[in-house]
Amino acid sequence: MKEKTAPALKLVSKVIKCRTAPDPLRLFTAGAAHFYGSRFFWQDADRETVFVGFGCVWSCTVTASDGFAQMEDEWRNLKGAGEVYSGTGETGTGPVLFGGFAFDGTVAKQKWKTFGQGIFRVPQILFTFKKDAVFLTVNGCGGTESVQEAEETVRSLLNGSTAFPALPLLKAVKEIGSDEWKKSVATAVEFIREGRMDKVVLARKLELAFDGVVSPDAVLAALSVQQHDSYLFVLEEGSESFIGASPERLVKKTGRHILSTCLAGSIKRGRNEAEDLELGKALLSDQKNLSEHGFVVSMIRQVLEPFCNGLNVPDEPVLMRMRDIQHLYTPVTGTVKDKDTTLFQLVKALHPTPALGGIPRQPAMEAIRLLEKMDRGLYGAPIGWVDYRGSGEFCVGIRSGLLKEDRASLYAGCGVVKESEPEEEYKETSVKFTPMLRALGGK
Ligand SMILES: C=C(O[C@@H]1C=C(C(=O)O)C=C[C@H]1O)C(=O)O
Ligand SMILES: [Mg+2]
Repeated sequence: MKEKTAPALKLVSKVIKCRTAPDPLRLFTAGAAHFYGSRFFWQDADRETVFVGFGCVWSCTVTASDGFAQMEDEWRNLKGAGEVYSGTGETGTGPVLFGGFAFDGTVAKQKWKTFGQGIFRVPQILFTFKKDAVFLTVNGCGGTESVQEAEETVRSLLNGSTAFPALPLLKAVKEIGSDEWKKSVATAVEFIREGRMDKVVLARKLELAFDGVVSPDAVLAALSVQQHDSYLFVLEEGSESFIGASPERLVKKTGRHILSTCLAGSIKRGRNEAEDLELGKALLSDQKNLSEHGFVVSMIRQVLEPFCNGLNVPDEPVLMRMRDIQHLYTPVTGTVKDKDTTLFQLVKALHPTPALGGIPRQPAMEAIRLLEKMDRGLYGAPIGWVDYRGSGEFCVGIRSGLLKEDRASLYAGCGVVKESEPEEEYKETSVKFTPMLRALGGK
């Protein structure tokens, strides 16, 4: 962890409104020539903000036991030393911090060592796509000259090659310990019946092998076509990328206004409209799924209530229909009482919700460590951004995977409650693998 004294860095940031709007996906690919290994991509489910970020003028690897507080401090220090000398005031422009926390900051990292307990960076170049305008931010840590240099890079980048690298052939999909996983679900049900917890989310993993390097570009392009209404994210770090298409918001903050999402309870999509409606109707009245969902709603309400005035939590969930799956969904809105409440404070309080951890939180986390026998890394963790004024958004990094050269590891989990049946939970996780599997050529 860096010293808490003011950094010697002086962050300068220049923002301009672009005259033309490049295509975000092509831009991401064009950036590989200069910035392969340090790109990021973000698109929120409502497409209000799309980011393509390149390079890094400042980065932070989460190392403290309280990674949220560490990021809060480091970001405050950096902003304190910075100056935005040409801004438009638009949310998501100027210095923006992008990254993610590990799901469980107490687990030693092996497979996920590149991402550690989390990584965040301020890019050198950031394109921000809003509904009706595109902005370019150029950041520098060495005064105005560093900004001018970066502007040169942008010019060559906009003229660069934009051909998506082809997806290599998927050679093998290996399931990791599926029988053992089903036994773990049965054990978790016993734990719940013994009264140790009410709900715990157990995840499993697929290992994929390809006949060449899997670039995030090809996968992102596929996800963007296949998974509408999802958060799309790529966090590239050297030759590894964490990528996904998540339906789940953790929390969004715009000024004092906050939005959160309770998402839990699942059923597959139907093969035709009638079957689809039937399945959706069944989900809305299924006690097991309503209880999975209810635990998330009551926890999010309890966590956000002390922070907010006028927290609005609807009494009944509605359906959220994604391409491969339908979920129970309760949107939550509110206004923070204290203008100094930060997005990192909200993320810290919320993560993990019982949609990914369980309830009560501590025994559920212990059960996950005991039963899962894998490191979730950034899977299921808060992934997102915050701008220098404090607005930003974090999604929950599900329907996701880690790409590493010619391999990919995919993750999917499910909420285990007292009524859970291992075989049904296994099938539910299989459905949740579908978005990433399809994008990787496996469906
Ligand atoms: C854990 C995942 O999804 C979560 C679990 C759900 C469930 O069990 O019904 C539904 C949505 C998510 O909150 C995942 O996709 O990996
Ligand atoms: Mg479920």
